[in-house]
Amino acid sequence: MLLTERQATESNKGTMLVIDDVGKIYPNGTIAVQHANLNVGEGEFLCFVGPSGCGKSTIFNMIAGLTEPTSGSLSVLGDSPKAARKRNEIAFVFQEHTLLPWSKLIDNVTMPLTLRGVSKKERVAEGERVLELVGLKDYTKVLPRELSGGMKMRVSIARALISRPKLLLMDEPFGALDEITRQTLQDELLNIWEQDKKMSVLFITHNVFESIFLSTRVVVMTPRPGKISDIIDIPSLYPRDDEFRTRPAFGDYVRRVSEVLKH
Ligand SMILES: Nc1ncnc2c1ncn2[C@@H]1O[C@H](COP(=O)(O)OP(=O)(O)OP(=O)(O)O)[C@@H](O)[C@H]1O
Repeated sequence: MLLTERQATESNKGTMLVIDDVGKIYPNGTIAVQHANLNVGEGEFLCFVGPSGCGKSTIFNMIAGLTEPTSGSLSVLGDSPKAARKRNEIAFVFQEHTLLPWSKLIDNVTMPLTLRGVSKKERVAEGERVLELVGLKDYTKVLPRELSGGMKMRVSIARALISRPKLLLMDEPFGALDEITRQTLQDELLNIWEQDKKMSVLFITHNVFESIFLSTRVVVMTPRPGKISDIIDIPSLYPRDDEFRTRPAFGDYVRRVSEVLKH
């Protein structure tokens, strides 16, 4: 199999995440995840697809150290997920933007730094940096209610990036957006990811097209009990643009992922 330019230069990079035979049974007896195994390198972009209830969010919560596995183990950069989160190496973006409605954008995106007691000068500089990254540098003093859904999502991404995370977890971030806004944000997210050669992104989506457009690998999950049924390489070059969506190879990937999803 051909390596992409990006993947070829990644081969000397370290391991970001190891999921080793992980299972999760909730106290009510629900088997949410069973025998999950996955290694993620620095700088990878993985999309997770699978039907509702197959355990995608449960896996993310374990990676973020928000809930413990009931069997197996996980490590982030060689340490426990909890320790990595405490060092601000892991950041989360959800579908709901969770912005503070009464705070200006600069205050919203710098909130994680405020909570850590970072000086105002540094907060403002970092806030301006991340708002520029998501194309909102002229909106520092605006309130969230003045923004469209797509702009609110950009602010959420900016807030996640402010701590310069090494692992960015995104749980269906674009699920509520219209198709055009969604594609624009996909392009912008890839741009941001390509600027930081070491940040790994894990992204949950129900949209097979989105998973293929974005990722270096697609992780396909099956429900009851939640299992990783296949991991499919998407060895196409970055940067990816609209032309990629119309290539025959793109259609082939869609067919492969869809077939695995059906079984
Ligand atoms: N705290 C909990 N207690 C008990 N069962 C839970 C809990 N959280 C999730 N579950 C169950 O575990 C299974 C996996 O849920 P999870 O939210 O991880 O799936 P998902 O793939 O992220 O679903 P969706 O795509 O709908 O967000 C489901 O059957 C769900 O009902």
